[in-house]
Amino acid sequence: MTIGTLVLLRHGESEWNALNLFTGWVDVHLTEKGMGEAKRAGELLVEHGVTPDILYTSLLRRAITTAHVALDAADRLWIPVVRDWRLNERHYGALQGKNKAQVKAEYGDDQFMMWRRSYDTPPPPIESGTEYSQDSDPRYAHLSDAPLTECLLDVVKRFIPYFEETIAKDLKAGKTVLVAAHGNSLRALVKHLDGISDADIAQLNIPTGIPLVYEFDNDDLTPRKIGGTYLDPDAAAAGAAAVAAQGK
Ligand SMILES: O=C(O)[C@@H](CO)OP(=O)(O)O
Repeated sequence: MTIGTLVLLRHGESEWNALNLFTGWVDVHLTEKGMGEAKRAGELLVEHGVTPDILYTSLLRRAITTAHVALDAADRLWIPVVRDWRLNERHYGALQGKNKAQVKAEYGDDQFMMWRRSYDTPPPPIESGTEYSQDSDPRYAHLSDAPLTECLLDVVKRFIPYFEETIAKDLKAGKTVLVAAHGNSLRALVKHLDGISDADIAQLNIPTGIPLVYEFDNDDLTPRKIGGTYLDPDAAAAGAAAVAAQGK
């Protein structure tokens, strides 16, 4: 049996990435640069002969648009699409809309890193009815217990069971699956695939707009290469370093 290929794609640069703001579930647009990254991602898929059979996205326009532009560039816009909130970015609680450098200056490096990269400490919850809360957002109306903040562990708990039920089954059926999502939802998935410890995952940052390809030998979905393969490794290394440096 041939196991399929998994392609992870973090959205291109968003308006709030450019402004250095905590974003989470706030539904911001891509910048022109982000649109260009998305197009380049599609071109990289073509150059490397990667042809997605199905797309999974979050419910957020920065991931949806990135996938749309990339698949258009790859002439694969017609493939089936599944959208689910469980691929969403980590809900950033009361930090949503706040500037990363200002939060770091106000609360100090340790608290900033704890909120940003600790595995199991969420930021304070967002208050209902405030500007960047999602309590009246129709796309989450069906959730009885929508999060008001999340740590990475919360993302693992919502995303990995969903991955096992859906994306993993498509991979075991031999499909090439494109997952268009977010820095922290993809960190949760990479942690699971690569078996990264709760402590070490703090060091992993995912760059915007560069396809990361995982291949598997067996249907236990152990990666053939730990860490997968970025289709533009130099740009990926520079992009990941830039994410790590946010707030400086
Ligand atoms: O603001 C966010 O939602 C995320 C991704 O952009 O930021 P960070 O990398 O700080 O977790």
